[in-house]
Amino acid sequence: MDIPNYSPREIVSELDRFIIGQNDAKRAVAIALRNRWRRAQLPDGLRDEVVPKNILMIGPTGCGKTEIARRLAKLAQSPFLKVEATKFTEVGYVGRDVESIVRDLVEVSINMLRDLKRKDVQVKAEHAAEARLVDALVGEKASADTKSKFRQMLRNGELEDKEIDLQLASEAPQGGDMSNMTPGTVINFNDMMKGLMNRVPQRRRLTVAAAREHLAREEADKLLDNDALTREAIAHTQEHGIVFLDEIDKVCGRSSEGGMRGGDVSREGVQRDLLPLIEGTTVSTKHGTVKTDHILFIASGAFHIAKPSDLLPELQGRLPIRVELSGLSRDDLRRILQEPEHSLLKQYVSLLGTEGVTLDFQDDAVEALAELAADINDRVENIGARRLATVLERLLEEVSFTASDRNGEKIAITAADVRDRVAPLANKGDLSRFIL
Ligand SMILES: Nc1ncnc2c1ncn2[C@@H]1O[C@H](COP(=O)(O)OP(=O)(O)OP(=O)(O)O)[C@@H](O)[C@H]1O
Repeated sequence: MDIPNYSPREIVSELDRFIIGQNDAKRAVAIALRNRWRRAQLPDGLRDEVVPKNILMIGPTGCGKTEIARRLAKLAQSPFLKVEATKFTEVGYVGRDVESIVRDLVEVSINMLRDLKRKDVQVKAEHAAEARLVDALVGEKASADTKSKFRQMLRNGELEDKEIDLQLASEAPQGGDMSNMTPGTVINFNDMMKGLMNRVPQRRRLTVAAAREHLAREEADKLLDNDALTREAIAHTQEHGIVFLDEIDKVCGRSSEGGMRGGDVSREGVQRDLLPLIEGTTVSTKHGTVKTDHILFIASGAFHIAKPSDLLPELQGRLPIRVELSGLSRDDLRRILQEPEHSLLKQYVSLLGTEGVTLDFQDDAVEALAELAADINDRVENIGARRLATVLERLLEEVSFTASDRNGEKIAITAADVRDRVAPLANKGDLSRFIL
């Protein structure tokens, strides 16, 4: 798999397309990514010695921490997984230990590679899918003449809505992974059944249009060398995987609170479990073993109460790069509405554009929206840029509902609309908690 080798400066400028501000965090992840490329250039012996400098992101909720990590992963074509550290403190997660992080990351990597490789065999697969569609329409024993006639009709798109019966092979098995079973493991019966059922071929009735997609995917998978794909996916996970560990501050807390609390795994226990993964260990998965030494971990938390120094010392040492992200100001919120490549405002304009409605957000409306969002964040709870989504949804509820009947209209959204439709709600204390 070809991995792009951007310079740190280029990485930051790519991230700038989607994320407003937070320059320190952007620089830190850019360096981390470039270091992977640098490491790959080193001779064998030295290459093994260089461990990733994992990152600790400190900043309030909704200010772009996950978004930066996710965009970085996309840019680097890295398998990416976000997990909340707190989920390992919950009752019921006894069997799904922290090593499941690595197992899940491998699945992400396999799916990523499979999607990519399917494209290589697409033409062949579409051809085979077409042959199966013809067989499903006229029967395998039909004459070559009949088959050719139907093939032509298929290509002309004349049969798209016709329903056919098909025997579809199993989908890639999901769930039911028992490679992590240890004595005392709690088996999730539903997961197991789902895993088994997915392997059984199923007879289904589908339209030609839907069946074509299924069949092409199935035929592509037949053409892929699954063993090679799995090996490559594991190597890719080991060298390029990125794990985003959210809420790490919530598992701070030393042994004074240790032990099992009402069946919960102690918070320090979770840190101890995470440590080997971050330090480098070998995890067995149903696809083979995975070494975690060079997986990049980005831990993150608000650290309102706990401090990074409350983490286990060994864990602190493994998260040497610290970056602080700032809370979002009113002006940041305004820019987030307008500037990123797929900003919320652009999304709404495009969505309503499909109805033939031209939405025109006036500058004063954008200012008013940002001001209102910042105000609610101050007064109710600071949820960062996430506030923009709820406020906007409320503002555009009426337009969204009626847009289908307003083809051809141009609708201007003004500061007065923000004042009339959303601001009154924001002023009603309790109501704003539920609605905005
Ligand atoms: N600085 C920013 N620029 C652009 N969009 C942002 C920014 N901050 C947040 N957002 C948007 O807000 C949403 C939430 O952000 P994100 O998921 O990154 O939060 P977070 O900081 O990781 O918070 P948490 O720790 O609670 O998960 C995303 O849709 C993201 O695109």
